[in-house]
Amino acid sequence: MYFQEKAKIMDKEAIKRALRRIAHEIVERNKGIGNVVLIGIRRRGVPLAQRLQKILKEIEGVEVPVGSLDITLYRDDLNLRLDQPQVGKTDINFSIENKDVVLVDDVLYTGRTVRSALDALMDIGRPKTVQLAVLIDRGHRELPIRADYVGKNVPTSRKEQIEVRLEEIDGVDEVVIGEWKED
Ligand SMILES: O=P(O)(O)OC[C@H]1O[C@H](OP(=O)(O)OP(=O)(O)O)[C@H](O)[C@@H]1O
Ligand SMILES: O=c1cc[nH]c(=O)[nH]1
Repeated sequence: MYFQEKAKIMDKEAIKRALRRIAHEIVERNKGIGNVVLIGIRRRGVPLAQRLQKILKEIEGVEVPVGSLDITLYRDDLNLRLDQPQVGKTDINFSIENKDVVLVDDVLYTGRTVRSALDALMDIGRPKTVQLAVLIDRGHRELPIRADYVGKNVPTSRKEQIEVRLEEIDGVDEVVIGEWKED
């Protein structure tokens, strides 16, 4: 199997602009960020949450808490995954009680990851609200879940795959659309 890239749909500047807009929307929706905390989902949601924290600090002068959530074991399609479940690190060293929690992920697809993240969150505490920010919404939801903040809506077919690449993990900032092909 190999990944055949079809198009670059966001470059470094586009990602930056999208995050900047989302940060402004978070401020507006919550009438400030005094009660906001950010929680990145697993791998690529975490650097995205950290970038949002930095932009929010620039525009509001306040540093909101950032945590990370690893929900691999909560996925309801766990037994369908070929790879072994990975128990990653959940790192939330602040209270989410009565907070406006903004969950951050790179791609929203079926919605199953977010459902699992909500489960994991509810085990930790009772937030006032939970909002969802994603860089890419590619459609094909299988659950009644929607994002509050979207970097870019990308119509896709189920065969396609969106790859979000971030400097902190992949050494480059870009979003590409492609397809997995047989060798
Ligand atoms: O809405 P869903 O259908 O749950 O898909 C979205 C999730 O899928 C991706 O993770 P993936 O499971 O591919 O793991 P990875 O990011 O570690 O590759 C992505 O990072 C989202 O977390
Ligand atoms: O296209 C997709 C679907 C799920 N997760 C991704 O990262 N990309």
